[in-house]
Amino acid sequence: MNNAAIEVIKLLKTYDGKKALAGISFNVKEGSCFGLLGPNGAGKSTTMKILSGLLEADGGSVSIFGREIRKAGNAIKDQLGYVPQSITLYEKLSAYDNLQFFGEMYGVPKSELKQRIGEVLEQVGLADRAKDEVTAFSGGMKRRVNIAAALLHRPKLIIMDEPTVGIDPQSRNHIFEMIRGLKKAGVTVLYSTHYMEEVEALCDDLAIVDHGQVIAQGELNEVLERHGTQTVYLELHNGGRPPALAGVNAPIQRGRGWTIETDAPLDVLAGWAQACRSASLKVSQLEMVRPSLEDVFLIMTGTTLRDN
Ligand SMILES: Nc1ncnc2c1ncn2[C@@H]1O[C@H](COP(=O)(O)OP(=O)(O)OP(=O)(O)O)[C@@H](O)[C@H]1O
Repeated sequence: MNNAAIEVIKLLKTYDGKKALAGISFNVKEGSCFGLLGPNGAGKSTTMKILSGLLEADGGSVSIFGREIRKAGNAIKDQLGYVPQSITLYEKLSAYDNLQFFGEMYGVPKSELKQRIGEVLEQVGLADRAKDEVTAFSGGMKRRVNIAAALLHRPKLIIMDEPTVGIDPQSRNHIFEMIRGLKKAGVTVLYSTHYMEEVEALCDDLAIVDHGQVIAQGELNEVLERHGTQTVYLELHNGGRPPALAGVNAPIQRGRGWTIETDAPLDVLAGWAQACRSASLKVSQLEMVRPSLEDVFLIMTGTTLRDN
């Protein structure tokens, strides 16, 4: 399970003299869900298009299942499903007929196609809408048909470019469930998003991309530990200022409570508990707070993910 499904080395791409990719490198383990997290314009789509063979890189290399994509050609394309950011469906055709068209395009044998369409519609939660024209579908349902199209030929790797942008929560949940199902079946998923909660909910590993470069990567908790700051949060019943602790950072007010940034959160937690008990202060909340990817992004770039 731990072989590399994707190996990206120092990928470069320039559009009209403007650098979109400035040496992106990352590895994706087979059977894992890998998140490419970054703000708009970071280079996620460009990377995914190069991996899918739709765009040629100016430099660097990409290997998928151990084969350099420029040399492997169609042998790799058969193992790969790509879900673009923009929805590409025939509005006047039913979901079933759209999938029939895509299935033929992907070369799914005619004898299997009907059954396969039924299976992928089931996978994306639209089996009961097979005969309905796509024009009547919500944005989220259209997106799910697009995902179904990319699954028809049973790819071992699926590349999804921001599949949840602008869709309803129900479709988002269906997509999440579907991804979890794919992972269980051993399919590798590369998933791009600018929502850190999605990476936290779905991905085993991630790379944070900014200005065409990977600025942090690894397993989620590892990235949070390596680049994020641990904090301890304390809120007193009377909303007052908590006792100061010797040898640690001064508390900073956050909403109704106070936080201390520290490398030794358990010591601060114990110290605050002891100090409050000694001073007979009533505690409403006292806890360690895990750093978030938002914090990591802020520390690494000086800007927030959401401002973009
Ligand atoms: N076809 C193109 N022609 C010129 N510039 C482009 C083209 N496609 C992308 N770019 C530029 O390349 C950079 C990276 O864009 P890319 O779409 O890969 O980023 P992204 O992280 O996927 O962002 P988004 O979330 O907005 O899709 C941006 O500065 C973008 O404006």
